[in-house]
Amino acid sequence: MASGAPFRFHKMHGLGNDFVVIDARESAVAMDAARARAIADRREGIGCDQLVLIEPSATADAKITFFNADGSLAESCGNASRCIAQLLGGESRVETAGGVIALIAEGEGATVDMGAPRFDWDAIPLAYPVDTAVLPVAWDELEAPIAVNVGNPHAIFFVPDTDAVALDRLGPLIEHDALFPERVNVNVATIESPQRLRLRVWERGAGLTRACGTGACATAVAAIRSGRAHSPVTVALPGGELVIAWAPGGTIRMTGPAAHVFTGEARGL
Ligand SMILES: N[C@H](CCC[C@H](N)C(=O)O)C(=O)O
Repeated sequence: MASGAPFRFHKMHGLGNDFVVIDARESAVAMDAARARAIADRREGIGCDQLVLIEPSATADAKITFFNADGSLAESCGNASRCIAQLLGGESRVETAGGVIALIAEGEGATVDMGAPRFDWDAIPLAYPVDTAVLPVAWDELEAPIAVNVGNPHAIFFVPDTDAVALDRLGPLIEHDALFPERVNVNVATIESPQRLRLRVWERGAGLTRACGTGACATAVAAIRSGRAHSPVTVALPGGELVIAWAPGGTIRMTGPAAHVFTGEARGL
């Protein structure tokens, strides 16, 4: 297992989607896939769905790098972005691999402007040209997904009952399908009313999580764009609720809680 110099960290979560956040703006912290995996390990590490590194930026208030529990890099992470908003306080802009996002700390949570969604097949990305509004593919009862990129790639399936879907079995099959050259986050949603939907997510690089902020954004956008819902949409995830606002041609605004559980120091990881 990779190990490096001791580091301070914040243990945080957004609706149970949990993070180890390392603020490396004052002094650099070496991080790579192997070390992120070791830190994220729930038996031999600290344990988290994603590891989040805050570093100095020449163009924004900070640069944020997201590592999934498997060590893979993610371009965006909605729940962690709200936690970063709390750490930075007030209003801030941060640079991510998925673009610059705007953070507003509010009470026990935050509102994040996640930028504009993208729908072109090569922006998701997909392996070949296809209409992303209805992909001609199926995995058992999950069929005809919608693909949206909200900084990171998402496939969205609308089903009669999201709780009835064997997402632990189908999620990894879809995540690793050749149709998605950079893998994909798998969202299974049930529309409850024009402004409320229920969502479960199999996350790329992390598996089933209690909540997925970018999944909530991508699913709300897909629901609005397909006429299944209208903005703002309350997204009910296993860990709690987020409110997503979006109008075609605009950027996505996500509002929800962010919890700072404790601050610690790790040695030997
Ligand atoms: N697994 C995602 C990154 C974390 C997304 C999720 N934790 C969120 O709150 O958006 C990916 O590889 O694109």
